[in-house]
Amino acid sequence: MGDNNGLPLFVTKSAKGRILFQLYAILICVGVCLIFLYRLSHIPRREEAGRWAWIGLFLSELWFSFYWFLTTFVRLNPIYRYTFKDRLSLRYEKFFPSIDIFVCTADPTIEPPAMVINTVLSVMAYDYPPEKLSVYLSDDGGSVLTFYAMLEASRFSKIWLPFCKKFKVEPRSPEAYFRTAVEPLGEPAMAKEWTSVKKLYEDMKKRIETTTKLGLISEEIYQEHKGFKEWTWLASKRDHQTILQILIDGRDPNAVDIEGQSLPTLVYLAREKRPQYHHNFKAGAMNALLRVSSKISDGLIILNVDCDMYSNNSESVRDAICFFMDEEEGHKVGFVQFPQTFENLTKNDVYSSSLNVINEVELPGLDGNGGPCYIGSGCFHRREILCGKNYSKECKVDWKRLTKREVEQSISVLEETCKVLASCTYEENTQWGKEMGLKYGCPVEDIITGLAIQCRGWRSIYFNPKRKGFLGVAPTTLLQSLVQHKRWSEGDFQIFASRYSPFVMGYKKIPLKLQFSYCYFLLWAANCLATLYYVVVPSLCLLRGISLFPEISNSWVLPFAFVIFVHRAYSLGEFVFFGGTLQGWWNDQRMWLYKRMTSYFFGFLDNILRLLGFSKSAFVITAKVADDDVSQRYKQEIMEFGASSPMFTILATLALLNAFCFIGGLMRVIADVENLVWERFTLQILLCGMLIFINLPIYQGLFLRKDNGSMPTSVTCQSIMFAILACALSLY
Ligand SMILES: O=c1ccn([C@@H]2O[C@H](COP(=O)(O)OP(=O)(O)O[C@H]3O[C@H](CO)[C@@H](O)[C@H](O)[C@H]3O)[C@@H](O)[C@H]2O)c(=O)[nH]1
Ligand SMILES: [Mn+2]
Repeated sequence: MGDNNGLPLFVTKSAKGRILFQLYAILICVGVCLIFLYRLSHIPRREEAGRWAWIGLFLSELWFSFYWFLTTFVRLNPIYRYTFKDRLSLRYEKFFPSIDIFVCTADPTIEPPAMVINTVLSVMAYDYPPEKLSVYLSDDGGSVLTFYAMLEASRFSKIWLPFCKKFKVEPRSPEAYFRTAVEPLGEPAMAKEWTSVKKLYEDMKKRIETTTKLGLISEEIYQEHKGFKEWTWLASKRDHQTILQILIDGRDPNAVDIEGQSLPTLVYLAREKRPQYHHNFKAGAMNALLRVSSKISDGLIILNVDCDMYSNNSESVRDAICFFMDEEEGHKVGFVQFPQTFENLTKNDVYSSSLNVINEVELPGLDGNGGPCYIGSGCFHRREILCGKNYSKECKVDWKRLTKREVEQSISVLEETCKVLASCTYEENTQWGKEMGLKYGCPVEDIITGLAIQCRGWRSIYFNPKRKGFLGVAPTTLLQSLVQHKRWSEGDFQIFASRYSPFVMGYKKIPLKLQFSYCYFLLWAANCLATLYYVVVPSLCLLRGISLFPEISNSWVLPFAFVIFVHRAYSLGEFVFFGGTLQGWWNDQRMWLYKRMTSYFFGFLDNILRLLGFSKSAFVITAKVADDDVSQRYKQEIMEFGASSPMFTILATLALLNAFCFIGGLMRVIADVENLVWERFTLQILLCGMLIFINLPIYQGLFLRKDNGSMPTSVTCQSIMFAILACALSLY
């Protein structure tokens, strides 16, 4: 059996230690039931103070328990995948499917062209037959600077690709590689080549950065490519014709690198934009790419990456097609999702951007429950499935028989004929954005599209290799991080509250356990109410002298203490087990709280406003660059405020409110120390104290710091006022 026929191309393994987890879950369940029992049997009577506060607290706890149930559900059966690329290569090397890679960018100022082309070069350099690889850049910024950078990249690729193969370069983003690689000293000839390529890269980068800084193209460069003419009439980034330029035509026998090997096709596309037409953000860009690419290379498999997510592993394409080409399971697979990982994380991850727990526990959990969601960047799809095909048993593909449709037209003809496919009017009265391509109208186009694909019967796969497939740029300020989570939680909740909800669209189409698992993400936003309640009301009640928890000497304290302690210990264990630090966990707890108090709250509010017809969802693009002093503080893990935003006002107000309540509450129990009043308030004091402890960076930002990243004065004044007002009202 020379080609191992019959052996699978991937295996699936279950997580270990599931019994322990189940034991933990049962214990928490018992604890929670006891807490409920206490709440129900101790409701203050009608004439007693704090009856409503008590009931509210009980409702919050009910919500937390329900949500905890979802998180537990997600964790019940995590699975892990492993591929066999050697078997794949033996069996199918000559029959590999063609792949189209879509890179999306939208704004040359916050997504610098030099970064974008690094991503483009990294995916051009995949360890895959170049004639089967096509790379498309969608530029929603319609920027001549990005186009210029692409032109530079197309030239540099002729040196970079052979260099990668020769030196087995990893990662294949030149910037990332040269940042860390050490010069090979072995052979002088090799060392010389290495240094010269590095120099060529740096020169190119300098040219791109100078041009970007300048903001325009010199006459000299302008003459170098016909594509620049497109910008002669360009009115603005929101109002222009389609620009389509095939920079490298993979079919052209002359399109070869310096070693004479063929190159992947490289295409630049800025779809048409007109003010009177909605462009539907990334989903619109992806759909335009889907149509245009179908005429140019028509790859069977599509990989999408964000412009900041370079390929960190040159074998990812091979990994992904192991799933699609597997004889037993492959025909069921609709998409293969890689985790989103980031290269710019700091040791203790102040903004909790690593997504480690999501990547290592929750997504494998979803995979075990029926398939991970589509989370955007780093996902491989089969083209026809992305375009709306339903699953049926007959979908088996014979990869060895597939013949590739040859495109005959010349570049100039293709460029002209494809333009209409990216025009504003093309989608009118079609199924694009509904049944075809990525869905419109939702800030998380990825989640909703992936769910629809699963509901059409396709399986999805989560693949998290040791050497990460993609590395991107995580937000570097608190506000960016909160805004990003607002978009996510808002979009997720929008899906939950629509007819695309897993319980409606997924009813009988995806397993019930997957419907519940989806809700874990889709209900992020809904956590805001219970959390805000828990942050505000027990503290105000402490100030006012209303006790909401059992006395410390009462045995009803035990279930509370048990649940809090075991639950947090588990969370800490999980966090540290997957590579986090203790301080990182503490930061994660803080971000957990802040997201719930602001991002989720605004995401929730915006959903209600949208349902009432007052607002439309938007897509705020995350910046991938920051000023020097901001980056400096990020590296030192100092929390960045610096801007005035309602989100900060909420955070600061609640931090101050807790500080005031803590002081007021302490004074109350000290005044009454001989009556043992403190016993009745111990848990509330502890809760309030914890909140103060976790909010320390906010007090620093408000009162102690003098740098540009401290809290703006306007936020400080407002929050002091609001906090005093709230305390006064509660005492009144
Ligand atoms: O009108 C737009 C807006 C955005 N983008 C691109 O979309 C990508 C994602 O935008 P980013 O601001 O980086 O958002 P993130 O929150 O980091 O993105 C995550 O979440 C998005 C959904 O909210 C998914 O689309 C992404 O794939 C996923 O990585 C970037 O490449 C953008 O250039 C466009 O092409 N057109
Ligand atoms: Mn991003």
